[in-house]
Amino acid sequence: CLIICISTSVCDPHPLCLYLCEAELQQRSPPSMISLAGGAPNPNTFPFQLASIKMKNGQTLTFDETVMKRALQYSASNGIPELLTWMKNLQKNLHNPPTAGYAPENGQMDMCVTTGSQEGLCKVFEMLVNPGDNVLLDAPTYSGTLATLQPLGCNLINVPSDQHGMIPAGLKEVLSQWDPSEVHKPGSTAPRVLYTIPNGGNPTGASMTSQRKQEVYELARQYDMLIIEDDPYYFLHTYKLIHVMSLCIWQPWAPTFLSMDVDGRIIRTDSFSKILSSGLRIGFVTGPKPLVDRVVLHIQASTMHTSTFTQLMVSQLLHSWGQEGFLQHIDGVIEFYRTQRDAMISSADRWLKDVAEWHAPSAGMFLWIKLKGIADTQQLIMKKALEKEVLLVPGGVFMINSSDPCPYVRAAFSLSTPEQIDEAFRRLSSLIKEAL
Ligand SMILES: Cc1ncc(COP(=O)(O)O)c(CNc2cc3ccccc3n(O)c2=O)c1O
Repeated sequence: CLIICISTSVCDPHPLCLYLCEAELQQRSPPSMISLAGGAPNPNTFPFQLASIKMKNGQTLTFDETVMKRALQYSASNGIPELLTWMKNLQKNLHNPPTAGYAPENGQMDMCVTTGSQEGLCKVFEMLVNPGDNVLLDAPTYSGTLATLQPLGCNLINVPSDQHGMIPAGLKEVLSQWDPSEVHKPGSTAPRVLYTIPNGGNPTGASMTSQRKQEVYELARQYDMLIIEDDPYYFLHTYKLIHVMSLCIWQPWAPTFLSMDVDGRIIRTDSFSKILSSGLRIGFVTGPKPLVDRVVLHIQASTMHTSTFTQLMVSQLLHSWGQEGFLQHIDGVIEFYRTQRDAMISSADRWLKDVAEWHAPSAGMFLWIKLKGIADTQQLIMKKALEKEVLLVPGGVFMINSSDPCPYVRAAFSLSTPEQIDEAFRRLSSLIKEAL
C-alpha cells in the first residue's frame, strides 16, 4: 500500500493516507486479495440491511445487502468512481474545457466530490491562501466565503461590480498597482487568487456577460492569477435546453470560465444543492489535476470523504436519468424559480417602487434591494422587520467589512409562495415608510 500511495496519489505515506489508500486499493483489487491492512469496521456489524428510495417519477432507488454494505463503508477521498466518471462526462459535455485533453502534469481537468461546494471552497482557500495574501473578490459576496477567508488572515480586496457582475475595468484598475512582469518575484504582494460567483450571484443575483468573463480571464493570464469560479446557481439560469440530434446540449447564456480555461487557472466549484438536494451535501471541485490532488489531501485530513451512502444514492439516480434526464429535471427546476422570481419582481413593483430599487436577476434565487433614504439596513431588518414578522438579510453581512453601513437587503424567492412574498413586501413597504 505504501508503494501504491506514492504512485497513485500525491499523499506522503501518512498513516491516515495509508489507511485511505487501502480503501481505494481494496476497491480496485481482485477478490483474491486478502487485506489485513485497513482498520475499516466490518459492515456485517452494521444494523442497516436494505434501503429503497421512492422517486417522484415513480422510479425506486434500491440498495440491496451488497450495495448497502458498500454504502455504509469508508470510500475514496476524491469520491466514488462511478459518480466522478458521470460528473466528468457532464463537465466535458457542458463546458468542453480545453484542459480535458491535457496531460496530468500539464493541468489536465480533474474533479473530486466534496461535502457541498462549501467544503470545496473551504479546502481550495486553505490550499491557496496564506496569511497576508491579497485575495480579490467582488463584494457584496456570499457570506459563507467571507466566513472561510477571514480566519485565514488574508487581505480581501474588493473589485468593483454591478448587475452584470465583476467590472473588468475595475479589476484592471485594482491590478495596476502591481507590475505584471514582477508578479513572480520573491516577496511580490500581487494577488494570486480571484474569487467570483459568475451566475445568479449571492446576494446580488448578478450574472457575468461572456465579454466580461473573457476580459477577466485575460487579466488573470496577464497577472498569473487563479480564478475560483463558484457557480452553485449555474443550473438556475434562464438557459434554454436544446435537443440536438437527441444529444442534449445547453446553449449557455454565457460560457463558463472553465470553458475558456486554456491555462489550467480555473478552479470551479459546483453544487447539487439547488437542483437535487441541499441536505445530501454533494458538491464538486473541478480544476487542474495537481491542484485537485491537493484538495483531496485536505479532505483526507479532515472529513476523509463525502458520505458514501449519499454518493451512491445520487450516482444511482444520475445513471438512471442519463445526462438528458438530468437536464430535463433541471428544466423543471428553472421553470419553478423563474415563476418565483417573476412573482417577487411583480410584488416589488407593487409595494416597493417608491421606496427601493433593484435589478431583476436572470439566475439564482435572490433579489438585492437598495432601500432609498436608509443608510444602513441592519437595525431596520434585525429589529423592526422582525416586529412586523418579515425576515430578510441585511446587506452588511455580504460586505468585506460587515460593520460598514449598507443600504441593501437580500430577499430570497426560493421558499415562500408568491402570496407570502407579496404580503412580506407589503410589510416591508410599510416599515420603510415608518422608518422614513
Ligand atoms: C455562492 C454560494 N457558494 C456556495 C454555497 C454553498 O452551497 P453548498 O453547495 O450547499 O455547500 C452557497 C450557498 N448559499 C447559502 C446556503 C445557505 C444554507 C443554509 C441557510 C442559508 C443559506 N444561505 O442563505 C445561502 O446563501 C452559495 O450561495
